[in-house]
Amino acid sequence: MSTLSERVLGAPAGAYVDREVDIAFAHDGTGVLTQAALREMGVERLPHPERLRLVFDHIVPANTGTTATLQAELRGYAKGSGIALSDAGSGVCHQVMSEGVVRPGTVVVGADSHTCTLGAFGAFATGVGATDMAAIWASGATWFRVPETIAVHLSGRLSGAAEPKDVALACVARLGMEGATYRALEFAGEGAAGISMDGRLTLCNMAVETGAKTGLFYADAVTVRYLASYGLAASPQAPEDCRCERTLDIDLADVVPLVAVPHRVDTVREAEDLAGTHLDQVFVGTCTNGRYEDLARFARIVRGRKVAVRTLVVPASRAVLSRAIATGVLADIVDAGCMVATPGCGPCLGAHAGVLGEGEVCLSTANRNFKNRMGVGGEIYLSSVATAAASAIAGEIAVPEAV
Ligand SMILES: CC(C)[C@H](C(=O)O)[C@@H](O)C(=O)O
Ligand code: SF4
Repeated sequence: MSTLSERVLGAPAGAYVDREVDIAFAHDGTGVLTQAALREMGVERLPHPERLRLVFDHIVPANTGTTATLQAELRGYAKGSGIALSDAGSGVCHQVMSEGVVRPGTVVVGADSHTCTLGAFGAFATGVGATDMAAIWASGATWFRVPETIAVHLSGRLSGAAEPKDVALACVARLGMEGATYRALEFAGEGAAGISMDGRLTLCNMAVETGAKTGLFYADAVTVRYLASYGLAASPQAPEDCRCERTLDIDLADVVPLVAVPHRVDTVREAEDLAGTHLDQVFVGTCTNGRYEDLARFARIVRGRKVAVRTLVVPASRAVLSRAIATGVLADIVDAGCMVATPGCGPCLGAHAGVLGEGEVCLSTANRNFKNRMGVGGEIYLSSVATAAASAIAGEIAVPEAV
């Protein structure tokens, strides 16, 4: 009887373990800091460059000369030390890592808080700071305190217009933003089987918004099929009766379109209660909801219509963008009057491309709506893709129709 975290880390909850890491990645933001820390530590040679990755995603293409210079230096560092680099335009690091890199049962660290996304594969995946990342790059290993687990028991099936993002928002609302601090959220139950890989990535992505170290799904037939599409073999992980601290029951059939209102992710209301709220911008993308399924769902709703508010769509990766081009999804999005930008984080962090002005209101499919995040004085509401699409068409927050 063990939790999935205990199984992957090989020790009971509460224990401290030293573990080799299978994958350790950073992005253009934290990579610069990791590189600086390594320089300060006097580390010249990295023992396991084959385990390391750099993904340029936060400010791509570079927005200023300073950013461009820092990125050029980091690019040179990657080349010189043998680290694989996914350069600007490849996509958000978590999405890139989900496209045939991360496998079940592995230990994954990323210098970004949303590394928990990759627990969707049944890996132990968590975010670390840039200085910790430098130590990991220098040694190939790190220590963990094995987290206690909160089980999120999913039953039933999603219905109406509800989608995995609404489940994630329901989960954050129920647990609160500090409710699962240093815990792992283990998503299981018969309802889990009906959630696609893209949906699982969305759910695990938002685990950190409850304070959790990570979110995990057991690898099953869905995981095996998904990884096979990247030529990777994987075996299912049989769920055990987990020794969990507590269980949160969610009947998927009860989930309705939800919206997190400014400026906390756990202040969640039904979309219906917010219908008519003024919007200046709609943003669809990020490591939460910029995957192919998301773009396809958005396109289905806006096809043949015109958006009534400035709407920005940012595919989470180049692979997502290519597929959206090949299937006509992108044409539907462009024809509806949306802007499309380079795969990456887009305006999620308020650094470039879609920053909000003072008092402007954005409905976003991202994971955080903290004050000033997308621009000083801007307000962020968080929703599913379907709610974002219905709202883009209406020009104000609107409830999506059942699909
Ligand atoms: C810039 C980066 C360190 C940060 C994170 O770790 O999450 C960012 O990706 C975010 O979403 O706020
Ligand atoms: S898309 Fe947003 S939440 Fe995700 S890694 Fe980038 S900035 Fe962070």
